[in-house]
Amino acid sequence: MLPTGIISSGCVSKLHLSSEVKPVRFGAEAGYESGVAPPTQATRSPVPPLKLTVVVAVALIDTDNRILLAQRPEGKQLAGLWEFPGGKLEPGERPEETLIRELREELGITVKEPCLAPLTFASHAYETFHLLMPLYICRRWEGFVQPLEGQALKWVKAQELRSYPMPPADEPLIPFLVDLLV
Ligand SMILES: Nc1nc2c([nH]c(=O)n2[C@@H]2O[C@H](COP(=O)(O)OP(=O)(O)OP(=O)(O)O)[C@@H](O)[C@H]2O)c(=O)[nH]1
Repeated sequence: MLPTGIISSGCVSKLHLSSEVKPVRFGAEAGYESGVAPPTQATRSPVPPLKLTVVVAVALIDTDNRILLAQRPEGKQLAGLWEFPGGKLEPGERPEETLIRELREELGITVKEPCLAPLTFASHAYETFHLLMPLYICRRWEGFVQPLEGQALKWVKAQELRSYPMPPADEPLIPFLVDLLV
């Protein structure tokens, strides 16, 4: 659980951490930098690894402590399931930039980076890709939430999340929100 001070103060600048944090690299480069040897023929798995897809998601929380869920539209993979707003990390983007962009495109709201606090993440093997999905929380934004992509939206209490069918990757995230909000 996040310290209450962080939640109740709303938006916390993370800039004071920046001097200690090195840029994160994804992919092969990351291993070489940390001194980990690349896999050899002997250590490499015989099954080719699934492509890693990073999707950044957020639990938007309103003043009644309800969380926003969006329903995946017809015609998409996992259509009809309820998920957290967000989307795929594009090349060159930081996760926070992805979320800010997706929230503007999908919901028409403006979120400032210090208002995004990391909560937990999902790591789930789908059939064709491995999903790595950081989940942020956000209590403060500008504008009104609108379904700009025709998606159904619902504000849901944490203890009611299980009544909404969600993608399998999302189920392990629910207890973190219940701990935080109930
Ligand atoms: N935004 C979001 N995506 C999720 C969640 N859980 C989960 O498994 N995903 C999966 O993450 C993947 C990427 O999300 P996306 O929003 O960019 O996907 P999409 O199908 O619209 O992609 P597209 O832009 O290629 O059409 C999808 O396969 C989606 O099912 C979640 O809570 N939020």
